[in-house]
Amino acid sequence: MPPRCSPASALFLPFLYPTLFRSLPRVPRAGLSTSAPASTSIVENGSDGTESSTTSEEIPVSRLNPSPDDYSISSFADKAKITILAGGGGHGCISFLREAFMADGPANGGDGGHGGNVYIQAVHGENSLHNLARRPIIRAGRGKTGQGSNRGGARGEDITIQVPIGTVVREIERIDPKVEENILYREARAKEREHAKLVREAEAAAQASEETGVGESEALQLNIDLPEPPEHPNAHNFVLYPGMSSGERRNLSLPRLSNRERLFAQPEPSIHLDLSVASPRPILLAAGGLGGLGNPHFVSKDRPRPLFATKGERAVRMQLELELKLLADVGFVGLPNAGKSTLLRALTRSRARVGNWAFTTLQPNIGTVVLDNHKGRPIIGEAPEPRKRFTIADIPGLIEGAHLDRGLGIEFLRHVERAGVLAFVIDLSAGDAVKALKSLWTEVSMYARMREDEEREREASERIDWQGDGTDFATGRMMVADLPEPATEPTGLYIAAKPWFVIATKGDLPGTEENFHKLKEYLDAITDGQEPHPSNVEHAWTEDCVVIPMINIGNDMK
Ligand SMILES: Nc1nc2c(ncn2[C@@H]2O[C@H](COP(=O)(O)OP(=O)(O)OP(=O)(O)O)[C@@H](O)[C@H]2O)c(=O)[nH]1
Ligand SMILES: [Mg+2]
Repeated sequence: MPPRCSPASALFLPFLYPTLFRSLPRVPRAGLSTSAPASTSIVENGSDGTESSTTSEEIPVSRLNPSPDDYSISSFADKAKITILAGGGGHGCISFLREAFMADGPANGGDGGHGGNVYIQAVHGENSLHNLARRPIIRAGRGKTGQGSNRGGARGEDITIQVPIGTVVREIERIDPKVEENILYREARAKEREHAKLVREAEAAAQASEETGVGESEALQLNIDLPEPPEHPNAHNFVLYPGMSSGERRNLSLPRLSNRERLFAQPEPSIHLDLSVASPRPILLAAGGLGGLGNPHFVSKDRPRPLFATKGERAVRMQLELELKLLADVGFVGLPNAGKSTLLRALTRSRARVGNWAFTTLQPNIGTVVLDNHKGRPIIGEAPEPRKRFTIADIPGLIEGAHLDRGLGIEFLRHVERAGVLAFVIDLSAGDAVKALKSLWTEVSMYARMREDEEREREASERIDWQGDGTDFATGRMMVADLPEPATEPTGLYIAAKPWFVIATKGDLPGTEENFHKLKEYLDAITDGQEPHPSNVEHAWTEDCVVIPMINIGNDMK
């Protein structure tokens, strides 16, 4: 019988199930060769003479030169589109006191509970949006219906969406039933006024004919032409007593509903939040609907037993776009296989994956450099207090043409877009370092320009409005509010103006010295103003462009 697993799939088993192989003895791995990673078959053939000849040149496995399965990986998503639904209000109750010897007890229906609100909060400890990306609809609890004996319905449960710090929240669409209702109410009121005018005219004509005895036929005609009275403008907001007789239904006069005070005002459209610091308290995104009123609210001298209550408000629905831009102090930018993750592992306790092939890193990694671990510090510190730690972001490698979606594209640059300093990691053994630096800067400035364009388009689309009341889209006209023409074309200066430096890796490999000197000369020329900024953006940062050489980080960093 043929084996169920081909040898090729056995080769990938350590990648797919690293935990199964962790207990096996570690096999020294060729640090700089492109040979296959340690596999089970090599472990079994350890006594083979051919193996021992290759291992003599191999760099021993260490924290900085880990075996391919020694890495930590977590689910990560930096974008999510979610729909949030606030809770609808519970209906008011129609109820009357029932007691012995009291035939017609007073109204005692409770109010409906208010719907739950939806909040958002940026918190420490969250570092991905993958949970939200998997749960596209988030709804708060609905308010409970009121009960008899004046018992109010319970309030709907609030919901708080916890997101990582650095999340940008944008509202894409909002459906607010209250706005729709207001439009319908205005229409119904206009019809009502029209009808009242016709009635007044008919009455006046009838009176005139009574007085003068002429024009009787006209009055009669007006009475005949009188249309059916329009429906009460708030009719759809009421719940009627189910046991109502047809007579009661005919004589029912519903009151006008006044505007009620809200405890939580609906946030103004459109929401745009940049949660770049931890939110001390949750921020309201959508307020729940108000609960309906019970029948005791409508008791009056003329209406001692109201056979109606009001419905709870329907809930607002919003579509939001969340984008996570990791906030690190230093952002590593480099071509694939330049040694970014190795450097991150060397400087921090990150367990980013390292491998001698392109695109080892598929999602951003963040590491923290601890400058002061609170040991041996005087109790009373000197002001201003020195920085205790800073963070570094390592992103997947960029290749030339990444802005055209080559390789993994340039989308990952959003995670270094807000870094205070950019560190360009350049492999000295992989050809002309100056050319590599220039092409990296080209990609970064293309990304910055794209972002500026996007931002401008978004701003313009927010200023588009509809003429008319929004009910008739056929006659409505799209209007664009006066948008000041952009002063200049997008420049990408917001990234190019950041301080930056270069880290030149693999300086231990032969033939890299000359490349390093050329790179250093080029950077000195930029600092002296003899060469333009590598991105060719005017007024970009060129104050002190330095290059830091790194020698053999993979084994023993110098
Ligand atoms: N000789 C030598 N090798 C190095 C040095 N730094 C890194 N390496 C090796 O270079 C290879 C690539 O390192 P990575 O850290 O995975 O590179 P990366 O830039 O993160 O690559 P991507 O994730 O694909 O973008 C690994 O085999 C490292 O051991 C160095 O200073 N000297
Ligand atoms: Mg990497």
